[in-house]
Parts: sequence; C-alpha cells; structure tokens
Amino acid sequence: MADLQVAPWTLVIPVKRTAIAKSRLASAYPQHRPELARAFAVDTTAAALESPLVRAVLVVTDDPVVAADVTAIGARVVPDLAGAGLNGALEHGAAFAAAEYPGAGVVALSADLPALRASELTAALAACTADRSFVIDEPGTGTTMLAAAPGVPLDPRFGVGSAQAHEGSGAVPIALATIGSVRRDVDTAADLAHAVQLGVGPRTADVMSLVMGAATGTEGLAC
Ligand SMILES: Nc1nc2c(ncn2[C@@H]2O[C@H](COP(=O)(O)OP(=O)(O)OP(=O)(O)O)[C@@H](O)[C@H]2O)c(=O)[nH]1
Ligand SMILES: C=C(OP(=O)(O)O)C(=O)O
Repeated sequence: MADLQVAPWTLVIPVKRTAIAKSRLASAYPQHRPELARAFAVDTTAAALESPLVRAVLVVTDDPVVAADVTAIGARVVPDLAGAGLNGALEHGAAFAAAEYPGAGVVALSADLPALRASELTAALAACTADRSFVIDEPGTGTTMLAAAPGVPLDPRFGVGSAQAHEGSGAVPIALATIGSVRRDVDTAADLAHAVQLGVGPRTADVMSLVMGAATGTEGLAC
C-alpha cells in the first residue's frame, strides 16, 4: 500500500464507455468485447494501486460498471467530459488531480494494460525524472504512459503517432528494457495473445476462461 503522504504520483486512467470501447477486438471477440475492455481497466487500475509510488488513482469514465468496480478496489472516479475525447478527458483528470493532490506529479496511464505489473510500473515511474516523460507502446508508435512533474502541464497528445507527438512536444522517452508490461497495450487479438503470454490480471484471466469455454463449447456461447 502506498504511503499517501509521500508517494509522488497521482495516476489518471481514462476509460471509454465499454459498450463502444476496444472496437478492434470486435471481430475476434464479438460477445466478450465489452467485458474484456472492463476487465483490462480493472486489472490496470488494481496494479496501479499496488505501486508504492502512487498516491491516488483517478479513473476518468462514464461507464457505471467500471466506476463501481474501480471504486470497490480503492480508486476514485472522475466523470468524463461529454464529447471531449481522450486528451480532453486526460486534461480534465489532470486538473482534478492537481487540485486534490497538490505537490504530486500527474501521470496519464492507458487502461488497456491487462498484464501490468506493479513492480514494472514502479520502475517506470522512478525513471520519470524529466519535466515530462513517457513510455512508448510495444508497437513503437503510441504511448501508454505520460508523466508530468509537479506543476508542469501534462499536455497529452495521445492518438495515432502519439510517441512522435510526445517527443516532439519535449517529453523524454523512458528507455528501460524491463517494463514490457507497461508497454503492452491491447488493441488487437494478437496484442491480447501476447498479454496472456506475459500473464494477465485476474479479471482478464476470468474473461479469457469464459472465452476459451465458449470456443470449446463448454459455455455454449460465442466468443
Ligand atoms: N475517458 C475517456 N477515455 C477514453 C476516451 N477515448 C479513449 N479512451 C481510453 O484511452 C485509452 C486508449 O484508447 P484506445 O486504445 O484507442 O482505446 P479504444 O478507443 O477503446 O479502442 P479502439 O476502439 O480500438 O480505438 C483506453 O484506456 C480508452 O478506454 C474518451 O473519450 N474518454
Ligand atoms: C491512443 C493511443 O493508443 P492506441 O494506439 O492504443 O489507440 C496512443 O498510443 O496514443
């Protein structure tokens, strides 16, 4: 459990309504896609809450089931800003974080990291020594984490090509070889297979068991 007085980072985790999230999983997992999106978010949040460098986790979402699940494990929920999109949601969460936890830096963390290990997140956070630092995703073009030191605007530029956009805006990439679980965001079925190889959290593992049951006929459901 983090020491709430000294832990230096407040995390902001954005979660799109899971009825419409993770669209690139729809063809492989037509029945279980919303449940997978929800499970990724809860496993990501649970791992983040375990890091001793994390003062608080704020989940920016309008999804009522995600909101209930992450509240139950100790995160705080910030309602999404209608129509603001991902970067708008992050700016909104960052403003809330700065007001509620002054003196802590603010970190945007993607919610689709079901293999996230608290120890690897802690290593990544410990390496954030620049004004703004970021972690490049496994494919090498996106971003899974963006950190801003206390008092420094987060200035999130998530979206296609965000690694280049963050570097171009002055953020420093974290080049650690040992943070594979922080880099493994899941957008496609191949990404999910890789995350399962790394070892996913319990919520995602439960949904994957249902999916496997469906695939072998045990559950009598489609994937
Ligand atoms: N709160 C909030 N989170 C968002 C929004 N758009 C994306 N996200 C979250 O941002 C993270 C990265 O987004 P994507 O990987 O594109 O996720 P996605 O939009 O569900 O996936 P695709 O449908 O495949 O693009 C995920 O944690 C999403 O839940 C938004 O408008 N509001
Ligand atoms: C929004 C992003 O993620 P994805 O490529 O997973 O949509 C990003 O990498 O900035």
